[in-house]
Amino acid sequence: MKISIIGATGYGGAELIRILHQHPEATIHSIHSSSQQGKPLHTSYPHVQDAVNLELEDIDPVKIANETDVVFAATPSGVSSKLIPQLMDAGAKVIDLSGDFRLKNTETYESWYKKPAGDQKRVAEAVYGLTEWFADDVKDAQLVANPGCYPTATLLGLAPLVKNGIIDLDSIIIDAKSGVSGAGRGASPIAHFPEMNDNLKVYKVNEHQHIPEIEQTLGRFNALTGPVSFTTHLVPMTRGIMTTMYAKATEDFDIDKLHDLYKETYANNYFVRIREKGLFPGTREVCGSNFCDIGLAYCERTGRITVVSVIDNVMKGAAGQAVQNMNVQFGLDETTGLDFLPIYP
Ligand SMILES: NC(=O)C1=CN([C@@H]2O[C@H](COP(=O)(O)OP(=O)(O)OC[C@H]3O[C@@H](n4cnc5c(N)ncnc54)[C@H](OP(=O)(O)O)[C@@H]3O)[C@@H](O)[C@H]2O)C=CC1
Ligand SMILES: CC(=O)N[C@@H](CCC(=O)OP(=O)(O)O)C(=O)O
Repeated sequence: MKISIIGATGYGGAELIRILHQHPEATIHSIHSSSQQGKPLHTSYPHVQDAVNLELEDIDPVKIANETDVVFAATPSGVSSKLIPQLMDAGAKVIDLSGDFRLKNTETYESWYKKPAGDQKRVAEAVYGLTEWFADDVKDAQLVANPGCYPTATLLGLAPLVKNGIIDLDSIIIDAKSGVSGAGRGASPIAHFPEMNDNLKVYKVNEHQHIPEIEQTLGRFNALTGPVSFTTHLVPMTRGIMTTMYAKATEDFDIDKLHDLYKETYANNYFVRIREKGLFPGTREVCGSNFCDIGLAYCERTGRITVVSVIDNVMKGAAGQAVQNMNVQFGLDETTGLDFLPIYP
């Protein structure tokens, strides 16, 4: 497959290049930039040097669509919404890493993203690419809306509980922590080293754009799901997301039953790994990989279930899941070119 990457100078774009450079069925045909066009990639990312001997090109949607099999839009929200309809009108298959085509209700999008929504027709036809749950939709999609990093970890962690209705669907609390690469390569006050080093910050309290995405998708698993409490924190580390979810169990539960449920649910999903009883994953244990590792607990005293879910925000939270979706779209095993063991230590 011939691939184009738009937004190649960002963290998502760089990670797509790292994956696709070694993907056995993919060739990176072109990489595109709105500010570095005409320059070799290594001027933006010296770590590639001539291993990826490509020049950053301008963004010409028709040319891109005519020359490649699939386009990855690793561009900010508000940019993808304008770019992608042009690519699709020219016949391109697109996987969008931004949030522009995830929310089906355009008014909800505009309220949470504070930006004009994308073309309603394209929003309606976009397929939400949480691969483990929606691969059947992804395989026939022209546009895949790749999930956000926090929703990926959260939804994989919560889905078995919500789908089986074994928790109070109005009691869901999600406590989320992210490394700073989640904010992207562009400098921002929140990501500035003196502000972030030796610091732990809460941000977008009750205002995060992932709240409607999480609620929309949980509603697909169980229409009775109520609003969730979702709080995000910035942690002084580069990669990694940990979401810790709490919910009241609706029936007497025991931890063995909970483990059996998760192991059965994800038995055929290579990238979702369930920790043994009493063990909980850390973000380093998935760093640089496409894995989502999950730990479980049940407290008889409070009647609450706790789920801990970790991913690498740039991998399973973005580029890795995007390539996983590409594999599905093109009839490949979803693990093709993605079976990276985590980088440890
Ligand atoms: N970082 C993460 O962990 C995750 C990110 N995402 C989403 O993935 C997308 C990419 O994120 P990330 O790589 O971190 O972001 P970055 O800010 O690191 O990179 C975004 C890239 O988009 C390009 N860009 C910016 N403005 C424009 C424009 N007006 N027209 C065309 N291209 C533009 C820039 O490249 P250039 O200047 O070369 O054009 C930039 O390098 C975003 O939508 C983000 O929300 C989703 C999940 C996780
Ligand atoms: C640490 C940090 O800033 N993270 C970003 C998440 C980036 C992301 O996933 O963005 P979209 O899903 O909107 O594409 C945030 O909280 O907005």
